Amino acid sequence: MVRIASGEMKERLAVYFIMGSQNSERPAADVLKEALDGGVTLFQFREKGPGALKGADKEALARQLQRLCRAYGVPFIVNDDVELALAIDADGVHVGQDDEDARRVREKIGDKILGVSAHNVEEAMAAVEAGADYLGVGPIYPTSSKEDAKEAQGPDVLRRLREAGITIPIVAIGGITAANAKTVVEAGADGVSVISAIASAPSPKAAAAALAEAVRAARTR
Ligand SMILES: C=C1C=NC(C(F)(F)F)=NC1=N
Repeated sequence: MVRIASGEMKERLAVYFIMGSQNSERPAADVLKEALDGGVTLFQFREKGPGALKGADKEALARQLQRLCRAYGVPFIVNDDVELALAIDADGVHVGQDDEDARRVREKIGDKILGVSAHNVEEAMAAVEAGADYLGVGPIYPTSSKEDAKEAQGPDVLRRLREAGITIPIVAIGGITAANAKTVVEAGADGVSVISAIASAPSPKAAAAALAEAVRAARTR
């Protein structure tokens, strides 16, 4: 296996759905299936917050969602839990600034996809140095999906990274919807990542399709 090419990574970041059991009243598998039918291009299993599953229950749900993604040819990324990612042979991991050091994670996961959260140029450059394949940058807008989210930074943080010469694939995160997706792509993101815009939508399938269309339209500028 080799590291994912930058071009393919950018394509995969177009509509990056993130969820765990705590993000919907509905079974996660039902929501994910709708999201996959709607055209999400990458999935992250993020099992966090009060009531989050642990141990065998968490692994069982991860495997169930991984099987769904495999059926649709969509890579399956695990948030934070590197051991779980290795145990189920996930396609990659995403780590935050407070999680395990990205360099050590890269050593553990080999050529799997490594995503790192970054909030500014300094963190972005360090993540590139550590071997990240993409950056998650945000929160761009106020978010309801993360209890301890930092201050919303607006799309300008994306412009600042690109003006600093950061060329690594970047996905924007934080309060993103089909209405503001175009703005963040024009500011320099290769794609958008969402939790509630899809997981809390009346139709996750329609929400995913609307996001895919918004990103596609923004890219053709
Ligand atoms: C805190 C996070 C920030 N960014 C991302 C991603 F969108 F995947 F890059 N995922 C997270 N869990």
